[in-house]
Amino acid sequence: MNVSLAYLGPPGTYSEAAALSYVKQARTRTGMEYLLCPYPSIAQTLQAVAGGEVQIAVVPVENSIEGSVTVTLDTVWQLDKLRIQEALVLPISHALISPMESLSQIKTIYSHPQALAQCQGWLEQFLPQVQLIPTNSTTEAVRQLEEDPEAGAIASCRAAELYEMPIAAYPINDSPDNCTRFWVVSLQPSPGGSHTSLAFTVPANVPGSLVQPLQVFAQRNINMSRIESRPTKRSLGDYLFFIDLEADTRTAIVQSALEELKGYTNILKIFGSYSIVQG
Ligand SMILES: O=C(O)C(=O)Cc1ccccc1
Repeated sequence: MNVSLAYLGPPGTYSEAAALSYVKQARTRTGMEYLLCPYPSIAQTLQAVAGGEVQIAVVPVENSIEGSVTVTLDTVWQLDKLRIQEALVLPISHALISPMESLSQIKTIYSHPQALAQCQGWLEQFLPQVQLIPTNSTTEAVRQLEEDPEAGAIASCRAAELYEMPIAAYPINDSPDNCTRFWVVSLQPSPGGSHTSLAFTVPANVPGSLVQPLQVFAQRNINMSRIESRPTKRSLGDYLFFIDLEADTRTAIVQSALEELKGYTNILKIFGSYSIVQG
């Protein structure tokens, strides 16, 4: 049987690299074959799973330099029914790809906003005058070079190879340990594992409204590995909170924490417990 898997395409993106890494280990584990399906945006990639077009999606969720991929958090919250099957951490090394002979001829740089941000320092140092243009994915940026040859794209070496474009500089990311965490999501219940992701809104903007939910975990000695606030988009100053716990929802202690948490939160969504795999 074939399992269809959505990712932010076209082929050559870091999301494709994450998807390929997931497929490699999943194939051995499940004995199934996987069909990779590129989508033009992260939101559409996630919607494809929610709508039943594909069974699995692999999406970036956090980068070690730039932080959260907010569209992923917002869409997972909004779609409600996606469950995390696994987190995959991938090292990311960016290349500057351009048909220009020298850096000084490059007028414009295209890339995904995450990639532009991860190379901010390098760009300021070596190309302070260029115009930066965001694209839907790093591969889309490479494709722009066909129409705009006086430009450069920030993307993977694999993208340069696939689209037969020369690499002008590599690596150009500001930190050599640049990593991105991806989530593998589907409509299946999550398998359980070392980490749990959830999000909630608090009932009112009053003193202590966030302290109480956090104390639920602290009192049980459950470590939080991440907290992120996002606007609810309803009114200014109204937030949802995304939390990662170093614990499994299947344990009695997390079950009791979640029961108590319900009393301090308005909307509470549990995205699942899963393991973190180094890709
Ligand atoms: O555009 C891509 O290649 C993506 O998959 C998004 C992204 C961009 C930069 C780092 C990690 C993921």
